[in-house]
Amino acid sequence: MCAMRVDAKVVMLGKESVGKTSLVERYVHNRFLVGPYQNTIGAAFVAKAIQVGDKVITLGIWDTAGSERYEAMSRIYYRGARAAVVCYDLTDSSSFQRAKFWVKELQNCEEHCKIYLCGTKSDLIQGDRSLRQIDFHDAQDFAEEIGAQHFETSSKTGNNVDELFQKVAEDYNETALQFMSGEVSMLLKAPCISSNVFSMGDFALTFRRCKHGKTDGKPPSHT
Ligand SMILES: Nc1nc2c(ncn2[C@@H]2O[C@H](COP(=O)(O)OP(=O)(O)OP(=O)(O)O)[C@@H](O)[C@H]2O)c(=O)[nH]1
Repeated sequence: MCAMRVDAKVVMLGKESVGKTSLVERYVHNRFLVGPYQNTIGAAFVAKAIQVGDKVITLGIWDTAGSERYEAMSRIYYRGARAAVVCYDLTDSSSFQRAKFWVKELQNCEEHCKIYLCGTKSDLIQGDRSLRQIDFHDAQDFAEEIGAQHFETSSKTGNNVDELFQKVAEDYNETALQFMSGEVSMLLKAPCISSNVFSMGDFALTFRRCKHGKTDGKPPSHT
């Protein structure tokens, strides 16, 4: 069986339709899928190796369902995550409130998980500035308050997407180096340190969604 070692678990969180799957698609496959929007069911997993200096770091990315009906399930996926990309849609103020909800969750339950606040669909506001509902500085202030990095991205154009995940991998690498030098040895007690080794069988089991007309071969349980 083909096994893959994942260095850092990354979880995508945010309200439904903010563009989590599109971010992952852009990053992993460098594409933007058009067509009718289909919500994620459960979660999907994908791994990508990324060069950081002279090292290769493999990010294991969990793309969770944003629908509130899957909220309990999303909690399972952020457990042990080293990084969380908390997304909000720059054109939807309610999605920013939802992002704040996930930040609070992470702060309460996964204190060692680094947070990346991500405003999505920046191409839309580039075309029409009146569509912006979350001021850049408000989001930036919030990010600073919670000690998070802040990005505005577009999966449609690819703007800032690589930069976001590159930063995730670099930060992970830096923390790993600090481990080795003993600077953050107390983190060894954190549950997220456990080895993340996935087999191809796990891939098959964890792909439980139907998006953009693609399926894992199983019909979704509901729409
Ligand atoms: N213009 C534009 N549209 C986007 C962008 N990202 C996503 N979308 C659109 O927004 C809709 C939702 O995108 P998804 O990536 O499926 O959103 P999601 O957060 O994974 O949604 P859930 O699976 O329900 O949690 C789709 O119609 C996408 O085409 C973007 O950067 N620009």
